[in-house]
Amino acid sequence: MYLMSNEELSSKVEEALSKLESGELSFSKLDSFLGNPNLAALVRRLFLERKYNVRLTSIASTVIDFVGVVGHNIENPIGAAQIPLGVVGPLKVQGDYARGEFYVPMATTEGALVAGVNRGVKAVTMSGGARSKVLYDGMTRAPIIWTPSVVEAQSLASWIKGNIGALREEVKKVTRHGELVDVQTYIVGNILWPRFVFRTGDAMGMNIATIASDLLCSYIDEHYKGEHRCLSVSGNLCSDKKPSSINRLLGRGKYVVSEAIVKGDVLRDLMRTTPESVDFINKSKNLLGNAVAGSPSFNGHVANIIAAIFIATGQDVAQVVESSMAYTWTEVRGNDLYISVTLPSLEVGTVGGGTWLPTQREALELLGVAGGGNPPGVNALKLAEIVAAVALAGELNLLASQVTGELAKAHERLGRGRG
Ligand SMILES: CC(C)(COP(=O)([O-])OP(=O)([O-])OC[C@H]1O[C@@H](n2cnc3c(N)ncnc32)[C@H](O)[C@@H]1OP(=O)([O-])[O-])[C@@H](O)C(=O)NCCC(=O)NCCSC(=O)C[C@@](C)(O)CC(=O)[O-]
Ligand SMILES: NC(=O)C1=CN([C@@H]2O[C@H](COP(=O)(O)OP(=O)(O)OC[C@H]3O[C@@H](n4cnc5c(N)ncnc54)[C@H](OP(=O)(O)O)[C@@H]3O)[C@@H](O)[C@H]2O)C=CC1
Repeated sequence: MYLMSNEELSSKVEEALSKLESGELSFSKLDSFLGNPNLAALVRRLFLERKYNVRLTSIASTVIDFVGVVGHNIENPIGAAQIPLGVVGPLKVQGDYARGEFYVPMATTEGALVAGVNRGVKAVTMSGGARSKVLYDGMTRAPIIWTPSVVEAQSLASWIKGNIGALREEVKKVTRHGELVDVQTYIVGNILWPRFVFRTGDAMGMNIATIASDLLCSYIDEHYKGEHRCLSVSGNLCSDKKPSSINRLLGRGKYVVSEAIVKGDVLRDLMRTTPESVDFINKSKNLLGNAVAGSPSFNGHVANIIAAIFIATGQDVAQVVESSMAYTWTEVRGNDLYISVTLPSLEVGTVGGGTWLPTQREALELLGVAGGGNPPGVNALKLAEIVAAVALAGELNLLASQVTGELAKAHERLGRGRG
């Protein structure tokens, strides 16, 4: 490999800068112009620093090597955004895949959040731990197909269902871990959505599902003789990055439940409350309050836990929208409290996406789930069980802190901004 001298390097940088300034070169062409994505990031930064008279030294400071990241995770990079990373634990989880005690990384800027979840974690672990179970596993993509009439739409829907074996074989051409497991068909007037459901191993699976669905659209075009037109590989019945009833009812990603019996004396000694008070605030706030507000998500702050773990572990953060839809349920059981959190659409992976970036990979290693599992899929299932257990701890703690009126005080002490 030819290495440039310092003089050659600085003259190349100056040339790139002047071409950017004259408009001869755009940001997107810098990687190929300079032949090195790290140098391209530096030049973009220098250009912006000069243009706006700002210093971007914090943005510049990163452990990410953009060689390898450009083309997979980011375009036009100038550096990295850093978020403080905390940890909650030990959290005892008894799942089908996650078994033992875990310290769970959470990246957030909300002071008091980690403290609160940590107290919930302590209460759950002191009570014997949380049990988690994944009830369903399937990533979906639903193309939208035009046909001339409801008769044609129904005929195509039946053809797709009748040919699922051939469609399964087709998917194998583009992925080793992606597997077509089901197709749910929906018709409105003359329009058809086949909602393809895939198992995607340890990957969250959106690229796998999209690439496979694109191929399936081509297969349908080639083999189905009735009049039809595939309008888009995504027809929004998937449903990705939007709140939706379909994901809540049918599931998307992992449909996972975590539950615990929290001991009455733990609630009293650690959180200064009772099972009855927590149960009542849950039903009035999380069920009635959300119903009155018209919220489709019946919990207190599951999004806090999902967002923080997603950032820490390299998940697709926009999927917090559906991944944080959750039901928090409580019952008084004798002297204790039963609590469960159900997440019908938790989209997580341990390979692909941002999971291989250096800090995110370390966070996954901390949980013992980095990379592909043996057999494939078990790491992602284990991660889902852990995330659900943390969501449970967060819900328990938030309810307790609101019963005792501590929420505002805690945020005043730990979470006020510095202006
Ligand atoms: C802050 C606490 C926990 C204090 O509560 P406390 O009982 O005074 O805590 P403590 O000092 O007695 O410590 C008890 C345990 O809490 C944890 N803990 C305690 N402090 C820390 C800390 N600094 N760092 C790490 N962990 C901490 C830790 O587990 C500790 O055990 P130890 O480590 O000593 O064995 C409590 O007041 C609390 O939970 N407040 C609520 C905070 C919270 O959960 N906020 C979430 C944000 S809610 C939101 O954004 C959504 C919302 C609210 O708008 C949704 C809605 O509409 O409802
Ligand atoms: N395309 C879209 O419409 C959307 C894309 N995204 C983005 O998609 C990305 C995530 O897509 P996703 O499909 O999860 O990841 P990737 O696109 O990174 O695909 C995962 C890759 O890992 C390989 N692999 C190796 N070992 C395993 C294993 N054990 N389990 C599963 N796969 C394995 C797969 O090979 P093989 O396929 O041969 O099995 C595949 O090449 C994120 O960056 C996200 O932001 C998000 C929303 C929409």
